[in-house]
Amino acid sequence: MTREFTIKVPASSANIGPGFDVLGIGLNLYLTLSVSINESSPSKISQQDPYNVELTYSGSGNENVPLQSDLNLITKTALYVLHANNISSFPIGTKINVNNPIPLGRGLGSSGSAIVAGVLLANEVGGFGFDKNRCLDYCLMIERHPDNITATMMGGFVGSFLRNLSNNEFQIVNQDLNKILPSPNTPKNFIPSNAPLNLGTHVKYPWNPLIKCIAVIPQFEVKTEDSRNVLPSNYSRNDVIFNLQRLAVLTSAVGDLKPIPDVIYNSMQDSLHQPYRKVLIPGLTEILSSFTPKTHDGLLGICLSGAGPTILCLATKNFDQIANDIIEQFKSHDVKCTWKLLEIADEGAIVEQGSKL
Ligand SMILES: Nc1ncnc2c1ncn2[C@@H]1O[C@H](COP(=O)(O)OP(=O)(O)OP(=O)(O)O)[C@@H](O)[C@H]1O
Ligand SMILES: N[C@@H](CCO)C(=O)O
Repeated sequence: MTREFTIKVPASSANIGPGFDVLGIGLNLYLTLSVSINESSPSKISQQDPYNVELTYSGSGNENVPLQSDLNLITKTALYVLHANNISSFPIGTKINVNNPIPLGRGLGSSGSAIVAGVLLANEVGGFGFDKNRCLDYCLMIERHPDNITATMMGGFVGSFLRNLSNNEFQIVNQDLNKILPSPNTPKNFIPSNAPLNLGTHVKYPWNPLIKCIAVIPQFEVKTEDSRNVLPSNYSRNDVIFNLQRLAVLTSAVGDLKPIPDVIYNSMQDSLHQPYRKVLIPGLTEILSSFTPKTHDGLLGICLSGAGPTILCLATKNFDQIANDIIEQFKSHDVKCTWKLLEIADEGAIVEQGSKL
């Protein structure tokens, strides 16, 4: 008998200006895993894989994404959850077809979506029955800021934080990822630390569905790690207050029945990450400051999406004009872009039993 299920996981945009490592929105661009398990007639490829998986992949970065289960982020994540719960491998004859339209390393949460998909995959094959909050604990063991993964898992517009950890929990959560995620050198009887309970807390804020998201996506990658390395380790009181004030207003302003462009635009300003990231993204400061509700009717706000380099605009109309003008501005810095009009994904990640049509 063949067991089949599908996992559908949205992309996300983190920060939304002032909410550095705090705010995220789920976006309707879906990483999809079509999984089938047939223990009685395993394919040759799954028999050769160290953990019984035949992995196929289409979509963004397909020439570089590894297909061996202890090298690929989705299956490595799933193996971590299986190993932490005393299951040493995927079932014999596991086939996973991944379709991924989320561009890699562009600030649309591709790694967060891969991690969420991996945890949900393990939850299904291991039959653990974890709820989404418990699944988030495992995600947080791998991606240690909660903004992308919470938005991806839960959907909607979310604010989140990690709870205070005891010393022991801190050591567990912050250990080297190589001690958690398997690699080709990992001994087969290895059992990594389990995730502490209730690591994250989140709320969903209201979002006016008239507000759409324009993602202008430069054709170059910025690795999140590199984009975090350019940030200072300390901030002035003024800069922190600047962001907190705007964050408080923004979380309510985008849910208003009649969004007020100036309020949203001004509350999407940031002084904690965007100013420092301009060294990695040609034209960033100029673009963020020259697109306003006055220059572009329908524009509500503009920010760097996640760690960049994608620019995220919130808007109610005039989408083509806004996107094309940003693309033109990037062009003057020799940066080519594509763009997508996206909507908020309210539902978050889902698992559907039965084969994908
Ligand atoms: N579907 C996937 N399958 C395998 N690996 C993936 C997948 N999606 C992302 N990755 C891995 O994650 C890396 C990108 O992660 P990174 O955190 O740098 O960017 P991002 O998640 O796209 O952006 P941000 O966190 O700013 O929104 C890729 O280079 C790849 O190694
Ligand atoms: N909050 C994170 C999101 C990217 O993963 C950052 O801006 O670095």
